[in-house]
Amino acid sequence: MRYISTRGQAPALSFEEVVLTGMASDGGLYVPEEVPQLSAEALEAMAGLSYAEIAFRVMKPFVNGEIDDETFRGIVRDAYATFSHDAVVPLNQLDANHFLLELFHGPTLAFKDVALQLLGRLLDHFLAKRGERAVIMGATSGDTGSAAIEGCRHCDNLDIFILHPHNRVSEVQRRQMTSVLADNVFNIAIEGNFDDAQAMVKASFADQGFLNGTRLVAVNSINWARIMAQIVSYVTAGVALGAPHRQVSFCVPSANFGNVFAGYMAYRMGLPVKQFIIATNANDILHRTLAANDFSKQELKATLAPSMDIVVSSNFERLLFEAYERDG
Ligand SMILES: N[C@@H](CCOP(=O)(O)O)C(=O)O
Repeated sequence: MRYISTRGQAPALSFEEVVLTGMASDGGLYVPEEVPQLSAEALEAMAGLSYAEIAFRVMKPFVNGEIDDETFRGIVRDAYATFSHDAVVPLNQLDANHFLLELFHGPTLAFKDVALQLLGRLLDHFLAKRGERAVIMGATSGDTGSAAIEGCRHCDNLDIFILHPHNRVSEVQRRQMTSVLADNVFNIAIEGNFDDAQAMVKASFADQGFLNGTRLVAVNSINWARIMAQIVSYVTAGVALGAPHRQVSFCVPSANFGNVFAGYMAYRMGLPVKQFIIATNANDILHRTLAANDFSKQELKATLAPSMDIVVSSNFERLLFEAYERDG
């Protein structure tokens, strides 16, 4: 399995290379060359398995043998042992046909822990193997930053720099990020909003001269491994609710479009999904795009949910790539 850019001008990468990068050199985002398939039998066989075992089975084709099975199982097991609930992402039944997928049992209580507890460990594994050290960069309106720092603070082979908009993250998440006493963790409060922070991270990828050759890696959902790990939650929920024999609809709050895109990938892999409902707040670029083809930038509105406050949803490019039959 190779990974290709949504813009068609960057070299195809292996899984290891795609984890150890961020944006493609042509400004695009990496996606797998083919979408691995989960057969009805494979989904049936997942009933009753632990989250870690389902995660191993769902992600194995993406890893493509680049980590041996025993080591990868261990990495996955360690990542999800940090969650306070045995089911990792339990379903809470609200009504006859209405369930809440609880994604808040990780160390920072943000759903980002699902992917970032794994990504930190994958990065450390590959960097140790190469004998390299890397700079990890991320932009956050609060949740990604806290979860990325928690996922990377114990890693021996990386330094992590998180940019957050000054005075525009929740107080809890500001403290989660800035009170970590680890020599490899650096918080930078910028003047501006999340999109300004994200633009700075993307600009750093476009011009890496200032790094003197040190590798730069992204922890935002522009990194494919973030999407890959989030696919697992959808498959786990779908199987618990009767897949492959029953279709499920998912309603997902979405800002950068990474989480719901992971759901779409689960669907493309074979999970029977009836519908995705995307929830936004006043920063509604996704609603405007899907309802009226309007992907224009509008002034960011600060709301009570800063994690949802975004001007442009980066991962929408991955969906466009699929919608246009993968024509980069
Ligand atoms: N709310 C997020 C937005 C960035 O999302 P990501 O999924 O691309 O990391 C944040 O923490 O800023």
